[in-house]
Amino acid sequence: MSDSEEESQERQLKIVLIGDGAAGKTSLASRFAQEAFGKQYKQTMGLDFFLKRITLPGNLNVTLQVWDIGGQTIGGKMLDKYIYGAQGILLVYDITNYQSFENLEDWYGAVKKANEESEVQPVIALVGNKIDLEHMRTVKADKHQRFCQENGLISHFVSAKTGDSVFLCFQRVAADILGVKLTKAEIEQSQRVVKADIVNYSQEPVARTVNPPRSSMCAVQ
Ligand SMILES: Nc1nc2c(ncn2[C@@H]2O[C@H](COP(=O)(O)OP(=O)(O)OP(=O)(O)O)[C@@H](O)[C@H]2O)c(=O)[nH]1
Repeated sequence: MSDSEEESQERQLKIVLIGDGAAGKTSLASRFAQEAFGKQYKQTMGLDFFLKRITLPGNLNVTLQVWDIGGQTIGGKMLDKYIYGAQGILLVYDITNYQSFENLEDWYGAVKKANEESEVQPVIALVGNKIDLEHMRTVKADKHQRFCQENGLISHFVSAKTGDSVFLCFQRVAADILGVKLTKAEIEQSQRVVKADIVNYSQEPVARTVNPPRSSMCAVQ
């Protein structure tokens, strides 16, 4: 392929992450762009940017410009401007926080308002984050699916902490925007195995019980 042909394959897409504060937008963006995760919560004031170059099937190089919008911008006058012109939107909520799911109506309303006059509508994904905390889930999966069906949204469940399905989510949105079809093999390749740390709980002497506990346990942290 010549240089000019290669350049013509390069695309840049604006992807916006919105949703309630602490839903995990910054964590998803930094997991995707930098393969990093921080346990410490640091509120995003206004917005932040991340860049990541990916290659889609057909050797299509795409740079994703990820706009991480602070949760407190809802109702503010800048939100419209941040959303405007986005080709992809990730509506993010925390599966352990029902309020963050309920408030998606407002976030989705802001998206519709910002695109009222646009000819081309963005690709929108509903993203349930923190699936590593499945045992604390308060938003049932069928509620999530219904919201997707009613509004024609792509559906994703991810964990910024473990990285589970994060790359796949961004890749799928980029592919949909560009009309690229991902094969089953490509989807499987993008799905990350959830990593579990081994925690050793056998430090204390064990009291005698009818069923003696095992000396170590495996926990997902
Ligand atoms: N267990 C778990 N914690 C997560 C996950 N994603 C984010 N967190 C934690 O949730 C808290 C909030 O994450 P942020 O990424 O800062 O949330 P945000 O949506 O960007 O918040 P704002 O900046 O206020 O809009 C942090 O303490 C993260 O470490 C996840 O997938 N699993």
